[in-house]
Amino acid sequence: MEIEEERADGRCSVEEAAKRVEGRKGKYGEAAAIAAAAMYLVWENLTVMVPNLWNGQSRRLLLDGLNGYAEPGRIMAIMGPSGSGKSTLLDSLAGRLAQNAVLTGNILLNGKKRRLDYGIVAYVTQEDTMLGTLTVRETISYSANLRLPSSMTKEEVNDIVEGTILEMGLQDCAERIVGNWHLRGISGGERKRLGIALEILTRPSLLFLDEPTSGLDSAAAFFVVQALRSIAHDGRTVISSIHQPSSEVFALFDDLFLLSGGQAVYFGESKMAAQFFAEAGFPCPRQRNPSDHFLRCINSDFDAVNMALMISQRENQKPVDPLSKFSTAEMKARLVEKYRCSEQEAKMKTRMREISEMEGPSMTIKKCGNRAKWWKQLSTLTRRSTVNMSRDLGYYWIRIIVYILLSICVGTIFMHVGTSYVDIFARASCAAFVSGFMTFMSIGGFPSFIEEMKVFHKERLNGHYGIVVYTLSNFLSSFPFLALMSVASATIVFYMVKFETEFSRYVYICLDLLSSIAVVESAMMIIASLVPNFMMGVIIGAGYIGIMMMTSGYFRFVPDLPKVFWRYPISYINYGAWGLQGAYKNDLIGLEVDSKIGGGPKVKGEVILEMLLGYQAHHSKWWDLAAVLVILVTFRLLFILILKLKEKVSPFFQTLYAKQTLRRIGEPSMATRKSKLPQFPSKRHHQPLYSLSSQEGLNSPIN
Ligand SMILES: Nc1ncnc2c1ncn2[C@@H]1O[C@H](COP(=O)(O)OP(=O)(O)OP(=O)(O)O)[C@@H](O)[C@H]1O
Repeated sequence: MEIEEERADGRCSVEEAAKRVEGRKGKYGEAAAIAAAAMYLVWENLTVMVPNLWNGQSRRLLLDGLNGYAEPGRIMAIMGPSGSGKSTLLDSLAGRLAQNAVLTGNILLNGKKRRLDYGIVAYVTQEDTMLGTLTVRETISYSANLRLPSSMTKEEVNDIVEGTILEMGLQDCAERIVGNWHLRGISGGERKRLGIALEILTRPSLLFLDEPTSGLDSAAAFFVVQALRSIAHDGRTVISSIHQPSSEVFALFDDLFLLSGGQAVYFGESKMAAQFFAEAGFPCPRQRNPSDHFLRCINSDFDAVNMALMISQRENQKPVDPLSKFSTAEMKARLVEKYRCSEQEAKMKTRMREISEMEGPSMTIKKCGNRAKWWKQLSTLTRRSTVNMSRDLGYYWIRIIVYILLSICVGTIFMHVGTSYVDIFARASCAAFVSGFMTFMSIGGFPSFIEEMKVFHKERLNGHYGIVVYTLSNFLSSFPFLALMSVASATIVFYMVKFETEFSRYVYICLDLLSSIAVVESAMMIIASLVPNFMMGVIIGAGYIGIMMMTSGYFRFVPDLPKVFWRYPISYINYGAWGLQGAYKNDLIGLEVDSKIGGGPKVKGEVILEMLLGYQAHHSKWWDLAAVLVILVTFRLLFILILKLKEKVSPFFQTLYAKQTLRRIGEPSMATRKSKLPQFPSKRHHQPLYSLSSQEGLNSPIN
């Protein structure tokens, strides 16, 4: 607040204002820290288009040559009719544009090109993705522990959590669960406020919000925007798209970016917008909310409404709306033209140039995502995930119950299986069922896992924690549940079927089942990281497990598998083949079986293993178990690698795609960009974040 007051007289930089505040206070405290993390964002000639899928030669312009800037200490509203490109503008600025969109133009953060995802900015999206089983307070508290500096005491963290709950007006629902597809939780408005609370917890230097007030009543909307305004006035940069704000809410915004059909209609101080509209010939009627008036002038849907009204009205009825004598297209064209020659545009260009020329320590960029140590994040994430898994019935509990019931079925069907000649087949079938089909059920937890992955993606994009920490925490939190289901199943089967009753064999069955289930879980994680929705994941996962079962050695002995592909490499990278081999060895080695029906001389289990099941007993069952563990570790590493590659490589492919698209359909027409663009000084560090189409990477964050 002090910094903003200091800047109120003139437009000095946040750094200068902080120094003055510091000078008055005699210490370099919080004000200076805020100033050091100040974020100035400039976008120049920003154009986004999507090629037409069905006709490769045409394209659709979503944003058309936009210029603007955002600076610390101010809150900006991006307004426009539905579909005008508000979210696209925010996504472009935050580096989160969809894969099929092509971006050209420059985006500079503190005068430099910079990748804005993964922790540089905080972004509250329209979808609020959260773990439905946690309460509001738990959600905020876990998030605080994940991101606030490890040096903070528990009390300090609690104070921040409680302060944020109060700030977003969530105290009444703090103990209620968030809710998901099967648990009714807090209301949509409360979810929205919770989503904002999670991002403002750490007081990010650059905060984007996509329609934070949608679904809120007017008092809650005012409350939320007031909180955002005070965050901005503490020296942060806040940009928010907003739909139809009330006049009180609109008055809280310092700047306004008005969009229509992807074109800028107005950019400047929000309090000057009414004057701009009046000068363009569209004064705001006395009793009308200014923001409603602005949107009324540029929303082409009103043309259709007016037309319908004219048709339905009788001759003698005059339209009540004074603007109805103009078509929206006329009004928009006049406003766009007026803006291009306006004082506001001239001011904007001057300020853009000033910001681009600014230098000093305040222009260094600091990550806002997380400042907690990795081990604190690991323990917090593990605790959060464990709580979620234990409360979500569908994650593990239902599976554990089904595993137990199924084990009882297996136990009763193969009850007290003997060691006669025919029982060999029963023993083999029982082992194959346990290590094959029982692992198949791991697919059941896929929907819950997908929900958790969505939360991970959101938090990862905002830089809350790293991929390795997430993978480890998932393993640690799921381990007790996997162990419980494996031990319960193995115990029931082992003692009901009465395999050899040595304890070491029992331990082996437990470990074999546990490691096989853990491998399937890891495979499902990999599939979840590659496919966009859970239905596809379930289908691909079922296909994968089916192939693994087929080549595990029960339906066709491993030595009989066709050498090319199925034997090498599939059976070698198949956890089921190693698991089943280990299970057979565990059962048969040391066992003596009748050689024919009704008795006969005994045959050693090793002979049966070799002659009947096609396995050589030249390596121990523990090596088979080790092979399953190696596959498990490999899968977890592969999961990490895929996520890392997706983060690092996808911008490269997006650049390539953008280049090819532009080559095919050409650059967006310059005819629409009559305005003179500000000329940035040709300094080395004033490289664009996204370079112009004709040069290099489009929509490709550099660095
Ligand atoms: N990746 C994309 N591919 C194709 N079209 C897109 C893509 N992203 C956005 N659009 C289109 O661009 C237009 C602007 O979308 P955007 O979501 O930015 O609008 P908006 O102003 O935020 O709308 P609302 O207020 O309804 O959220 C829409 O017509 C949308 O269908």
